[in-house]
Amino acid sequence: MVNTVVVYHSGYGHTQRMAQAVAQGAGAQLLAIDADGNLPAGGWETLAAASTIVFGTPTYMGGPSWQFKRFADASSKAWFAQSWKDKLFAGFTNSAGVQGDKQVTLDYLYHLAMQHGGLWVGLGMLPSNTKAAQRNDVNWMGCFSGAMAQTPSDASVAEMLAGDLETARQFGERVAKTARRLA
Ligand SMILES: Cc1cc2nc3c(=O)[nH]c(=O)nc-3n(C[C@H](O)[C@H](O)[C@H](O)COP(=O)(O)O)c2cc1C
Repeated sequence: MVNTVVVYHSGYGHTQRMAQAVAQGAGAQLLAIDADGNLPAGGWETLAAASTIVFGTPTYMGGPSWQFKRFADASSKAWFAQSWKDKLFAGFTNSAGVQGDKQVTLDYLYHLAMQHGGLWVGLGMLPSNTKAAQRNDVNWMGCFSGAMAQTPSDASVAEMLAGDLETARQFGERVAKTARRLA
């Protein structure tokens, strides 16, 4: 059975909006890591039961937030038992800079999935990189390994760019489609 969970941290709500778009596309359950880096009650059991786990975190100081990293370190309990082995994984991040070192964060999420013996789903979209490209095109960021959003540092959650949110939604659809093919 396909059972997808988007587990994410968001300090100020922007990555949460992205998580919601991914979850909408995937038909997934959202699981928020709190400000102390903890999951809600039953969170670990929810992840254990999932066939697919999508990781989401803002990029802070060139990597995942410490709250996400605390969650990742706590997942070593599942790692010891290899209880997440062969699950499907994917990842997304959001930051203020157009580049902003977001790839470092996605690479970290990929390596976390690999440590757990998982299978990784990339973005699977061509980049919008011609002269005719518009900022609100899907995959304007030109990423391949996961979904990226760029939110100007003074933009509210409501001002997040529609193209990035649509990229996240379509990414969720791809993850769910891949999960169904594997199931
Ligand atoms: C502590 C901190 C570190 C940050 N580091 C980066 C960074 O390395 N690169 C970048 O482009 N933006 C950086 N930002 C900007 C955030 O990634 C951006 O504001 C993002 O939208 C925050 O997402 P959130 O609302 O889900 O927390 C940083 C913000 C904070 C608070």
